[in-house]
Amino acid sequence: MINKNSGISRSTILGYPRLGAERQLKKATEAYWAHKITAEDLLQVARQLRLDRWAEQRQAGLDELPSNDFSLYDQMLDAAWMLGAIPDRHRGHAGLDRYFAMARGTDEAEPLEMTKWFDTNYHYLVPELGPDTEFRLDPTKPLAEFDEALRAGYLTRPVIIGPVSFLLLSKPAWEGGDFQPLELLDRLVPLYAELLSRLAERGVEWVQVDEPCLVTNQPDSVLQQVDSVYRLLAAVRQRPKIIIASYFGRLGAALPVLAGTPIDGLALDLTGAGAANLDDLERLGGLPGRRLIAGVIDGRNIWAADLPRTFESAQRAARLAGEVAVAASCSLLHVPLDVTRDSGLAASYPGWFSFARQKLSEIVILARGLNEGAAAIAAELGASTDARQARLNSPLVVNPAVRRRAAAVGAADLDRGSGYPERRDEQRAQLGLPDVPTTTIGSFPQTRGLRRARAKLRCGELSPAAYDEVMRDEVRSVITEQEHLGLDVLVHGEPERNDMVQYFAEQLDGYVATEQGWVQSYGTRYVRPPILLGDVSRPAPMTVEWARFAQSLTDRPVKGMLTGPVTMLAWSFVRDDQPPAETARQVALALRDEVTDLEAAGIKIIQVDEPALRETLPLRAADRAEYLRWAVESFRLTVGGVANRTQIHTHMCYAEFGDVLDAIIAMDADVISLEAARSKMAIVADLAAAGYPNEVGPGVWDIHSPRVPDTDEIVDHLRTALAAFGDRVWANPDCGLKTRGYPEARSSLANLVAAAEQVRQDSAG
Ligand SMILES: Nc1nc2c(c(=O)[nH]1)N[C@@H](CNc1ccc(C(=O)N[C@@H](CCC(=O)N[C@@H](CCC(=O)N[C@@H](CCC(=O)O)C(=O)O)C(=O)O)C(=O)O)cc1)CN2
Ligand code: MET
Ligand SMILES: [Zn+2]
Repeated sequence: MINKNSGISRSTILGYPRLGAERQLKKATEAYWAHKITAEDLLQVARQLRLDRWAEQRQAGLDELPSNDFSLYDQMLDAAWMLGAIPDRHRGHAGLDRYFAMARGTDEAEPLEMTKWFDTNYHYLVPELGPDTEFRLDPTKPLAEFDEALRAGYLTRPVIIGPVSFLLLSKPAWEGGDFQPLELLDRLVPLYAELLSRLAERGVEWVQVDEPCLVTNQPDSVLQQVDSVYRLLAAVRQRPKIIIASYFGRLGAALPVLAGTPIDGLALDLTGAGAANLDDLERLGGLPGRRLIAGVIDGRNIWAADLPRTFESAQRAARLAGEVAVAASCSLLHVPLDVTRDSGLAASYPGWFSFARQKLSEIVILARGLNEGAAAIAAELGASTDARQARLNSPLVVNPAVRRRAAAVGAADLDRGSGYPERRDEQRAQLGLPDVPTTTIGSFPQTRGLRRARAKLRCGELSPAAYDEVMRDEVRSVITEQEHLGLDVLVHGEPERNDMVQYFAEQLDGYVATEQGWVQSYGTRYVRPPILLGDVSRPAPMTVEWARFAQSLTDRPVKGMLTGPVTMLAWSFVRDDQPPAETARQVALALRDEVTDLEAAGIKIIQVDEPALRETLPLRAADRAEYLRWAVESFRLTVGGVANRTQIHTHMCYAEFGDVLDAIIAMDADVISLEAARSKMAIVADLAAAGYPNEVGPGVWDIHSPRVPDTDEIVDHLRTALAAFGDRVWANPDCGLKTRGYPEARSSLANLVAAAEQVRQDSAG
């Protein structure tokens, strides 16, 4: 081999969950917002959490610990703060209040926009930059966290988002014409140079500069900028050693560029598609004399590692660099903290899962193997193989009946038989709706009372019958509310659902849900992604009784409400032993039975939500067609069994739809509702230009904010939609109302109904 691995191998991670085993950070932050605790109380909880995290990592045997991977809300917000990218509208506040104003907005000032972090279910705050942005370095946070760790006895590696990714992930906030944040690179680099010096002064030995954008396709011009930036930063006289961290896939053309700069090391994702990074690096001749952080443990999923296989990758990595550190493929932010906190999981599935804490142990074992030889970890390697074999052969994993059914799916199953025009006539006849029908996206406010009732059910304080009665009362009140408001197509309000994915996972075979497996989705909002572990089937109907009950209360149509197969996968941990397309087909078949049962129960409209369709679009363009093929197929399979007269809706939110318009058309839902208000109805023109042939409900206000839209503004939005889509327009908000309170939900819906009436008169007059 070209390089002899001289150094000893180390163990490390790129980042760790920050929420705390008891969700301390959520509780303290929300208590601070509610003025129940002081800023100092909140900061004390945060300080303790950071100390606990370092202690935990060191106790697990990790050699090198990251710092500045903690955040009170979001790491991109922290970066904007550190660089002084504060919008004028937030400058009225100072300190923590300014920080949270940027995160959540105030009565006077909108927050920063929130968007998906790559293809994960984490959301970051988007820095706003213009040609007049004046960056100002405020390195307080990384320096203070480094000092804090040092005082506790840990020499840490601060984590900083890199300048190129910072700019690429920001959005232009300028009315004056064409402007791309990347144009500010020259202005930004001196601040990073200054930051490096300041870190070195404090005694930082290594800094981790994250450049995740480099795993997505970047034009040569950007790669050239990467080259010159890191040559400049490497030339800073007094600086720590620099690791450039990439994650979420293969660097491709960016790898030789980074390796060609005089930086001191690279972190590479060596799992999944990232495994190719190792071949690419080998072809380049490795990183002689430099450091490689080898991301061999999957940081995105929860399966216990196949240790013999990952050990092989680690050994290959070690041969390619001057020194290697074993790590996970990305920050452990995206997995829950500790599998042993769910007593059922560890007992029922021994050795199957590895959450963040368990991954630390895997990393440490592999590093020990590199240092002491395979024999030193032979027991662990053997146990890993045994546990994996036991899992793959478990009757919980393979269900022959499900496989037979999935294999028998044919083209006819994906096809409703008639095209949209015929379906539309039959639906109009059955439904008798007015023009511009009004509806909502499904959920009504998830009140404290509903969550409490569920908590009481869990601990036995409420019987299942009493719990059901609380939910039925809520459905009654949601139906009455909607009739009162004068909405045309009603919903039952989803009060019985803890989450739109978890609720279904809890009822499907082949899925396991967790009680404590929280993962941050944004700010203080967390999810518990369920685990797809075996072939999926539906032992019994899941939503039919709720839908039937709601429909029994009203003469107006009530929409049945399901979460679609793509979203069921996107917001879960997926199997590592079969392609996602296969799992999606199984989920689709289970949902197809639910759709059929809803139709048989007299439900005339069924909505199958696919909010995650765009987010799991592969980061690399070359992989997209195959993904979209199975995504569309699984949606069509879910709804393909219903009669023409049954109206199928779908719903999407949180994304730029431009890349997936053809797929949206191919899904062939009778009606689609989507996010539109935040992007000022731009989607309407895009859909019209793409020739979208079916009915559309562009969301006419942003439900993520408590702001109540007035009637005129909704009328304007509806007129825009009517101009493009004529009699194929629906009136609805842009997502469910679950995070809203009743007062603002009620007022907004009243204005929606008034606006729809007004535009109906336009066409009548
Ligand atoms: N899976 C998923 N991903 C998604 C979304 C989504 O809806 N689901 N929406 C997008 C944005 N993400 C979001 C993610 C989370 C929440 C959210 O509201 N999360 C809740 C938890 C929801 C939940 O699981 N609720 C459970 C448990 C609630 C709880 O914490 N109960 C208390 C007790 C109740 C009390 O006394 O208040 C406890 O366990 O301690 C329930 O209702 O049963 C939170 O963090 O607070 C909203 C949006 C994108 N990704
Ligand atoms: C994130 S999409 C949400 C759709 C769901 N039906 C709801 O209204 O909450
Ligand atoms: Zn939505």
